[in-house]
Amino acid sequence: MLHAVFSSRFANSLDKTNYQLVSVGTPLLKSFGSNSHIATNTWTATTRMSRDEPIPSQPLSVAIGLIGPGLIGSALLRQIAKQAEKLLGPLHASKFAVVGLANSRQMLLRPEGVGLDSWEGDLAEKGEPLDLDRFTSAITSAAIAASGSPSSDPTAPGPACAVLVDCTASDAVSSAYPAFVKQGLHIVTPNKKFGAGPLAQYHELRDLSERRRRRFMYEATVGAGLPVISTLHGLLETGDRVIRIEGILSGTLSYIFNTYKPGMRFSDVVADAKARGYTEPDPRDDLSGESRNPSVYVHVELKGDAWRCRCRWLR
Ligand SMILES: NC(=O)C1=CN([C@@H]2O[C@H](COP(=O)(O)OP(=O)(O)OC[C@H]3O[C@@H](n4cnc5c(N)ncnc54)[C@H](OP(=O)(O)O)[C@@H]3O)[C@@H](O)[C@H]2O)C=CC1
Ligand SMILES: N[C@@H](CC=O)C(=O)O
Repeated sequence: MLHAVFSSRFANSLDKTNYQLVSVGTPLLKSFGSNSHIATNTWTATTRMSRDEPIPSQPLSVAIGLIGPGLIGSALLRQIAKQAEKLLGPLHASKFAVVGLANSRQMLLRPEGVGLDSWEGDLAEKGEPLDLDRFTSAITSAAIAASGSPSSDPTAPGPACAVLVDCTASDAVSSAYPAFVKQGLHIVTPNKKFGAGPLAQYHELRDLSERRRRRFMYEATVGAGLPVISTLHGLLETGDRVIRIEGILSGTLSYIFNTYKPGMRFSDVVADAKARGYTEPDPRDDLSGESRNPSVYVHVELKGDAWRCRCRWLR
């Protein structure tokens, strides 16, 4: 529940770019409770962004590189396969393709677009050893090449739009976000690791991405894909004062609280939550409650003021 002094949201976020950008929301909108299940919703953020952004003078060429085609990443790929065509119009894009895929060992680079119905076999059989620098350079090059842009600078305003989607839970990947932004990539991620790191690091990335006109989209790092951060941004941007936020912010804990009964083994309930796809890749991240646990933070910033709400951990 969000307690706030309410005033109507009269303005959307100010556009920090001078052309259309794309956000690929993480593919997860969960409903937690005794009948918990995962429902996927990839495109909410995308369509929201396309409404908010000015119409570009040239159609965009959107090239996506996805790292981490696990539970979340593969659901996102399924949704892209299903909906990419429909998005071309709303996004004012001539091309919308996943041009690179990588897991912890291998990468698959296809400037013309990865086969979204065959990526699993292709990555396993035709993948090359992972080289993150090559991977990210290939995404920006594919965006530029497909756009026919005269500029080879991926950060120059223009129709080339290179998006890095990080669907890992890896520090190694998230710590490279500043480098990715410098290479001209927008970043979209459900990975909580960067946002839960040092605040100064977050500020540096925010400033860098503003200077480079890139987006860092992290809505799905909080609230299991529910629009928590954008709602808070909207409230703060229009002068509201958030007094308190209440709720069980961890879906895993919510499931465990609803499921556990005397006589059950706690470890079985945790294993069940993992099997249902609710937990982090390492469920100890959900359970530990230590200060490094990313799930216990809500992180919002507005015009230089950063909020980090540390949630009270009930033991
Ligand atoms: N599960 C959920 O309900 C939700 C999860 N999230 C977040 O989504 C992210 C992914 O979670 P989930 O899909 O469940 O995790 P999975 O374990 O299913 O998938 C993780 C993927 O990341 C890859 N990976 C791991 N480390 C690296 C690395 N260093 N370099 C490249 N690839 C790597 C893995 O590759 P490999 O197979 O080779 O190990 C795998 O493809 C996490 O950050 C999580 O917090 C967000 C919202 C909900
Ligand atoms: N592990 C998280 C889900 C993903 O963010 C949770 O339990 O809330």
